[in-house]
Amino acid sequence: MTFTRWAPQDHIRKLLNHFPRTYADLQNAHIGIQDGQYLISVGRILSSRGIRAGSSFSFLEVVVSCQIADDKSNWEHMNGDLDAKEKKTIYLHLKKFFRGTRFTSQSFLRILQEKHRVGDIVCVSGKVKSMSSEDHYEVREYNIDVLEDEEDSSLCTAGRPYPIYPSKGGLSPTFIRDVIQRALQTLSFSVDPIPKDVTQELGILCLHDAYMGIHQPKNIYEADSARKRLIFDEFFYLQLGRLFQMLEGLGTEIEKVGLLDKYRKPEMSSTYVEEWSSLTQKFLKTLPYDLTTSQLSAVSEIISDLRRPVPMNRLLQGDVGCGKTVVAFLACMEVIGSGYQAAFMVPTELLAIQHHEHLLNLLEKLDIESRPSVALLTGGTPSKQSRVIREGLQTGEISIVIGTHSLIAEKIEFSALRIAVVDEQHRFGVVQRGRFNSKLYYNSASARTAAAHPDDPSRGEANMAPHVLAMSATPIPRTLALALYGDMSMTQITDLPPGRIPVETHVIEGNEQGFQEMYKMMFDELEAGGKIYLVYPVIEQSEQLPQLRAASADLEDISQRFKDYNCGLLHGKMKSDEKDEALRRFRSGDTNILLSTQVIEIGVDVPDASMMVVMNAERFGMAQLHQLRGRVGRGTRKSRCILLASTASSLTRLKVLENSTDGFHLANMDLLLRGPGDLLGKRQSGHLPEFPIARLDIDGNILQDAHHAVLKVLGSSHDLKCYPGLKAELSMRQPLCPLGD
Ligand SMILES: Nc1ncnc2c1ncn2[C@@H]1O[C@H](COP(=O)(O)OP(=O)(O)OP(=O)(O)O)[C@@H](O)[C@H]1O
Repeated sequence: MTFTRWAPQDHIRKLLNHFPRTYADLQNAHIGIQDGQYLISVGRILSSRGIRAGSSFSFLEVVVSCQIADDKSNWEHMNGDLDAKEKKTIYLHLKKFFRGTRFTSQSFLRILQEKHRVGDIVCVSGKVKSMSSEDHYEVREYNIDVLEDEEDSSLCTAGRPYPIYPSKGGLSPTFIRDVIQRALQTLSFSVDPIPKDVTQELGILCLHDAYMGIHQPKNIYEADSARKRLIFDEFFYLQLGRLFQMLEGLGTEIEKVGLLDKYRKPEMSSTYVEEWSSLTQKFLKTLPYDLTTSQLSAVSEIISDLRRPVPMNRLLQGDVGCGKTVVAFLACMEVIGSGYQAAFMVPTELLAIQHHEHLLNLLEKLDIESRPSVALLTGGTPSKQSRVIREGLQTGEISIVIGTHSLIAEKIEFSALRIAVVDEQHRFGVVQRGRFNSKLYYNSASARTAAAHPDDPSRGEANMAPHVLAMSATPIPRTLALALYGDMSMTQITDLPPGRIPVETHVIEGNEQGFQEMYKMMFDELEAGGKIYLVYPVIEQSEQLPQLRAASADLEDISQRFKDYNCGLLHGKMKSDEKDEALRRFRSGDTNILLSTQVIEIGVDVPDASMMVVMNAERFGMAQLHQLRGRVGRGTRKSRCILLASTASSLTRLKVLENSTDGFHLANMDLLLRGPGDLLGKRQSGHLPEFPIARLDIDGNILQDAHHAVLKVLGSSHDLKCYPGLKAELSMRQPLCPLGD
């Protein structure tokens, strides 16, 4: 790739790529401010005092009065209709503490208080805590920006988002804002390297408008459209760079066209049931239900991969409760049927135990000779037993092992591992899966033999790295696989087993009346023979957060209230056999009410559990609540989920769950309702390429658009000769992160 000299516009763009951290537009300032809430508000400094509070202790207190909208919902704020709102004044006490005698001198305190001028209009943000007087809030870790002129403040109060920048290299946010505003005035309209026909076809902003929209939005929608275009760029250049490099590595035009075709239409292959191994077919027959159409085609697709002499790298994706586990079991049976081993790795011990029992139950119906030997290996497995299991895996006596991270411990060797199923469910990252892959490969005895004799002509399929099947309930767009790993395939389960009734969700305010209503519903459910999960945010009551209900603390109260029924407790701090026992009793019906923490969030499957109550539901994310709710409604019984909100102000967000069971939609709503504070600068969780602003879980459509645009551009010019601007842009951009780990 050639490197062009940077034109001044490139310098400007570098500056403009310093995006606002958030916007102040009084968006989240409304009645019902809660302790711990992050508030952004514009106001006037009323006082600034440096106070000596002891011989070696002082503090600065700046009081800011802010007018906030009163008694209106977030949605109305989003429409920017501020005039229609009642206003009220709140007082923010910004406090900074200093310890040490040198901080108590009068001169120091004077300098401190003079840093803030009474009467200045400022934008303040930080977490608030209510004080004893009404409408007064303390803010300890805060950001304060002086708004330069009246125009600024009128912009804010007129509902126009005011960009707040993260400071950089010692430059203050206000200074950065000034420089950026000036840079915008010199930004050329022809700054966009992406061809106009592409942006027009996709209906996205041109780069000039995107920069204007992100730095100087007229309203929050404009900021959002700008954000979308900038996310598009992140995905577009990532994919363009990757595909461009791959094309450059190919010799002929035919090969290049072939590669692009592969990216246009991912290969779909399948097998007929009759072609499956006899073990797989027998296992299929023992299932107490018929597979759904999606499950069947998923198994067929996976088995086709397993037949190929190259390691599979496939993601099995499907919403909560769609029946991914049995698909993975069938894939394991297929390799076992051909004399190999399978490893099934899950994120929690509880889930490992559950899958192990589930598999044993299913296998019981197989004739003894065909029944593969199954082992369970977790951190809680006694050392003597785990030694026996390790030996069994090494000799090949054990065909399938189900376990937690313990499965990739150094000490474990497999005799002929052929498939690793990784039930990632948020917990394991996409790239980590690659690590499991190589770890499992090198922990396999055959792989080491192969590595020791790289020229051995007999090495081949037998020494191949194991196939990897990852499972996830997180909605991931298909093109993500292509964007991140050219070789990753994806199978989606799109339907639910027959007879499922959507879970009825009720959001209730957790006041006295709400609790009485909830207890009544619980009684009715128990009377009708149902089983109930009570989910708590914490195990023990905490002094810092006394408003949170705690599972252990509530056990006695609930047991008293529901004397005719049995209550159980389940949380992460219990020993593994205690957890196992608690879940077993709930499953068998010995326990009717299970008080639990979010340990049950991932994968727990008690098909006849028919009701869930989530305490302090606002403490959980939307996607998490969707997962939790997925623990009920897994059978044919009508189920209910009650979300108890601690305050009236959190009802709006939770109500979204009343009307939707769609994982994608909920992830999107989560973002919208959390407001613009989270729109930008949201980092991915470490192991994925760093997209400065994109969120892979919700920006799938943009990823898809970027994918089409890349194919369009490279399809018309394999070497980008027709798009010199794009080629220059590509060479300028640093790769976001080495792909494929
Ligand atoms: N085709 C089917 N017909 C009826 N029941 C099914 C079918 N497939 C699976 N099930 C049952 O549905 C329930 C949910 O299946 P499973 O635990 O595999 O879901 P999952 O996709 O792993 O969900 P989660 O993401 O919540 O872990 C289980 O009780 C399973 O036995």
